[in-house]
Amino acid sequence: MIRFDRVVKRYGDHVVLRELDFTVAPGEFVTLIGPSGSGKTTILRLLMTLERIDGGKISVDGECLTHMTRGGREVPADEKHQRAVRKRIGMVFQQFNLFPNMRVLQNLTEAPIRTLGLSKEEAESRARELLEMVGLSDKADAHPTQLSGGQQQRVAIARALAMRPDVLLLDEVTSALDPELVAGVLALLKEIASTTDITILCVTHEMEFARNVSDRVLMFDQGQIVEDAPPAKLFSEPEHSRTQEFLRAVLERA
Ligand SMILES: Nc1ncnc2c1ncn2[C@@H]1O[C@H](COP(=O)(O)OP(=O)(O)OP(=O)(O)O)[C@@H](O)[C@H]1O
Repeated sequence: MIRFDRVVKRYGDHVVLRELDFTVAPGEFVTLIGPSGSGKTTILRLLMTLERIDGGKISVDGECLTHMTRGGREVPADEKHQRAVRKRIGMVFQQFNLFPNMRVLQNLTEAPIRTLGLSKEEAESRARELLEMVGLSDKADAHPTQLSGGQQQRVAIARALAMRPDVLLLDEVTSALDPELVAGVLALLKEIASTTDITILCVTHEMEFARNVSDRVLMFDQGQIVEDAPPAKLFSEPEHSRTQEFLRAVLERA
């Protein structure tokens, strides 16, 4: 479960998010769509604590990510508190971000050993299961540079799952892939969405994917949600003029 409660984010005078409220229920798959610069990636970066908020609160599974209690008072969360809550969250990036000098298996075991305290055997056994799930059992000993972009992205997805996250963030995960590799990665994400109870928040420009997989789609414009609806409704009968314009522009580009 993710909860944004009147969240404000500014860069200088530029207000990127204005008192933004939304929740993602446990196990729900929610997709964020909207024009470039509307604040979608900022939302994911706030959840990863890569940025600090300027107002409001964010919580994950009932634990406040942005604040903590000290001496009976609520104060901004420190690094340690943020790290503890952030442990529940995994993220897959556009550019894979694998460790280039580690083999595939080690990419999947490093963080579980270091931050979850798993033994090497436990971490490797889990990593091999995940590699099988993403169809890359035979690549455990390869280096990331020996893999295609699609394979690297599947490793990155497996690496995020190796941390057993409650929440998974997907940031335009197919944008850097050659077109012929996109379908395989999207099929994998669809499988994860239907076979696990992970809460997923996804930013994508793949409208067909958003329509097929999401439970809900949030249309963003200028840091605010202008429409929040199930995909069948939002894509077929968008109510807001900004959603209608955005979808028309996307269709024209396709
Ligand atoms: N580090 C930064 N410093 C200043 N402005 C920033 C910074 N990061 C983002 N912004 C601005 O915040 C706004 C929202 O950016 P964000 O990346 O969240 O948009 P987005 O909806 O994800 O766009 P896209 O679809 O192009 O990825 C943009 O106007 C952007 O220029």
